[in-house]
Amino acid sequence: MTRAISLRDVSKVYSRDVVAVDRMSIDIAPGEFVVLLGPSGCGKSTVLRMIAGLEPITSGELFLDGEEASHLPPAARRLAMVFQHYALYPNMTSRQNIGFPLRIESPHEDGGARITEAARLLGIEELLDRYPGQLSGGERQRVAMGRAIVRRPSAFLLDEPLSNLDAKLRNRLRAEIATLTRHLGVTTVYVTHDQAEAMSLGDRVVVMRDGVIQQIGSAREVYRLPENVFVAAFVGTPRINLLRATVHAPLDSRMSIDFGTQRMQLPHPLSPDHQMLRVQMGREITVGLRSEAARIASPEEMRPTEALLNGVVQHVEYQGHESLVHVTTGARPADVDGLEAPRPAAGQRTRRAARAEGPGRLRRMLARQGRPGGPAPEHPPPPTASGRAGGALVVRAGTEVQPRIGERVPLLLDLDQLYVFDSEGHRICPAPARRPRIDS
Ligand SMILES: Nc1ncnc2c1ncn2[C@@H]1O[C@H](COP(=O)(O)OP(=O)(O)OP(=O)(O)O)[C@@H](O)[C@H]1O
Repeated sequence: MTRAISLRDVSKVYSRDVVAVDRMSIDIAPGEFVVLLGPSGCGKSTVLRMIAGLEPITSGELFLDGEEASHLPPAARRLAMVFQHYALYPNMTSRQNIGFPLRIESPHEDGGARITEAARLLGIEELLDRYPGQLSGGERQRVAMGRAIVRRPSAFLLDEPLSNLDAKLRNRLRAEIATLTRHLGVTTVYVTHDQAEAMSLGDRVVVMRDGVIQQIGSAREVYRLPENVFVAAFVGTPRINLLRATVHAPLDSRMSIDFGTQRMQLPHPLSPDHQMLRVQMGREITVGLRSEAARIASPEEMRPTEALLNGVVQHVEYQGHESLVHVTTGARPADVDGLEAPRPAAGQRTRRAARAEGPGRLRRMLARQGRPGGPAPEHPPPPTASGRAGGALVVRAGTEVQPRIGERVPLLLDLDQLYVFDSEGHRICPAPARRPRIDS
């Protein structure tokens, strides 16, 4: 039997007024796979532990299959939790480890058939007589999953189960977990701070920040229609380009978005979304543009839904099937509070290295490079910790485009894929009320 899990205004306050989860509400349908995604410390594990009954709820209610369950002890909830640190008993074989919960539940029953069934589902039948010390990390995590499956739980609660594994194994096990939980039809809540993992796994993704839900939606929805600048920045690789700008809307000429050093004219007649931007005149906005929404091409090739910016190639990341071209435009980058340290691009520096350098230095560097008032810089600055210099747009380019570092290039921006966020970070374009249809 699989179950529905509902949280109503659930909060968790730890000692010394640490609000780990702030009035969280969500309904998870039976058999659904939901991923809790957010930066370290945003409260994901706390939510999972409250569902499991390992952590008391400070206020609000938890329902399992519509029944208030906040008071139930963990065992009575029939939920199986799998942690990042798969705590297998070192002196027990895989068979004994998997069978352990059965021995606790019914000491006199022979759980052999159920152990074999769990091992078969996980493809670890040959490993049943080995000890944890004789298994690889991935195999140990499979045994840990076996221990969760064998109890035939009504839901799985998985807390970063793959984060100890190397990238290749993680990808493989990720696909296996998705297939397995679907096959078993069991409700699954999966915690991760890895946005790529979240996007590839869940029916729905719950993006959290500082204990508060930012958005709930399918992977496609949170990518295509982020409700705020935090979700836009947290979801997607490479990270969305975010630039500070203002709206320039004179009565006698065309509306444009002013990046300080360059203005981008909006096509006439204005789309309904762009008409809404007039209200923002005089206020700072944040423009968001994913790397696939801009292309390096001659202005003669410009389509009616495109607008032009000029830039200078500062860095090229060769990816084989495409390149990520970093183009400085002189625009100022927008900071987003609460994101983790910048995610390093492939082959670039680690979070630890970025932290060692300190946020102050990075910010000052970004501020210097984004100084308004001058043309696009002639001599491109070096890439920063986030893999891009201040204000540099990261643009995908096919193998036919081979830009040289220092080259001036025209950028054609697809206005249908342009996001605008107000000074509070809420998305105003595309307007929330006029959501484009999302094909599944
Ligand atoms: N037992 C505790 N006592 C006090 N504060 C706690 C306790 N457990 C967690 N916290 C705090 O609550 C907040 C949320 O922690 P939680 O572990 O739920 O976050 P998370 O999103 O799962 O982080 P991570 O991805 O790093 O595991 C953090 O600020 C954390 O320091």
